Amino acid sequence: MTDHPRTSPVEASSAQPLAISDLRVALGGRTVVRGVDLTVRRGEFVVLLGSNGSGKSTLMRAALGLLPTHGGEVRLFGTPLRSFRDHARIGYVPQRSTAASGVPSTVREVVMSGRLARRRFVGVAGRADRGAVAEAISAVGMGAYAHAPAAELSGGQQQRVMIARGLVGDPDLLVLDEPTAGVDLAHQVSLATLFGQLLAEGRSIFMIAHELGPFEPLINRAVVLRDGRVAYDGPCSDERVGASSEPHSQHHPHLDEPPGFVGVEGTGAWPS
Ligand SMILES: Nc1ncnc2c1ncn2[C@@H]1O[C@H](COP(=O)(O)OP(=O)(O)OP(=O)(O)O)[C@@H](O)[C@H]1O
Repeated sequence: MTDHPRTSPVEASSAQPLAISDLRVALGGRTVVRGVDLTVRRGEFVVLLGSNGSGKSTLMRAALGLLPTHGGEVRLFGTPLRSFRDHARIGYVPQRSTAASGVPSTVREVVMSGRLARRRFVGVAGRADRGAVAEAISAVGMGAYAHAPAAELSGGQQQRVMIARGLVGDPDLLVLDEPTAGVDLAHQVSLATLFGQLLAEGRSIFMIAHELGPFEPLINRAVVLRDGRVAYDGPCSDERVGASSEPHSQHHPHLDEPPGFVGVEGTGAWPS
C-alpha cells in the first residue's frame, strides 16, 4: 500500500465508510484479489457475491487490515487503513469457520467481547455496556439464551450471537461475512428489519452472501467477484446478480488458515 497523509477529523467524519482502490492481495504466493475497486457510501447496503474461492472473504479481511495487502489502497471513513484507529466505528462478523476457537463463553460474554473497543476502562463493564449487550442480544432474538453457554447453541443461533457481537459497539459500518449461513428464514426476516433500521439511521452495511433472500429490497448495490476481479457492480436487478447468488452448500474451511485467527479484537470468543 502507498502512504497517504492522515485525514483531518472533519474530513474523516464525512468521508465514505469504505473506499477500496486497485487492491491486490496474495495468499500463499498466489494472487487472490486482483485490482479491486469498491466503495461503500454512508447509508448504503452493498453485498459482495461470487462463487466459492472467488476471493470475497480475502477482500473483506484485507479491507479491515486483517490480512496484509500487496498493492492499492483502502480507506476507512477517509483514513488510510494503516493509520485507522477508530475501530469502534466498525462491527465485524467473521465467517463462522474462521471464528472457531473453543473458548467456553456464555452468549452474554461473547457479545460483551464486541464492546471492547467502546469501553473506557479495560475490565470494567459499565451500565451502558451492559445495556448495549442486552439490547443487541434481544435484537437478534436471543434474549432467552443470554446466560447459556454459546457452545451449546445451534449453528444458526451461534451465528445470531455473532451478529449481536458485531452490533453491540453501535458501529457506523457493519461488515459481515456470510452472516446468515444456517439462520432460518424467520430470523433472516427479523435481521432484515433490523438492518433496515440501521440503514435508515445512516449506517452502512457491507455483506458477503450467497443468497440475498429477505435482504434484497434493502440492497443498494451488488458487487460480483470472479477470480479476484470485480465482474459486476450495480443494482441487484441485473441478471448477472441472479446468476451469482446461489444457495451455499457445504462450507469448506481453508486448510492453511492461521490457527486462532478470530477477527478484529482477537477475542477468541467463538466456541467450536
Ligand atoms: N490462508 C490462505 N492461504 C492460501 N490460500 C488461501 C488462504 N485462504 C484462502 N485461500 C485461497 O484464496 C482463494 C480465495 O479464498 P476466499 O476465502 O477469499 O474465497 P471466498 O470467495 O470467500 O470463498 P467462499 O465463498 O467459499 O467463502 C481460494 O482459492 C482459497 O483457497
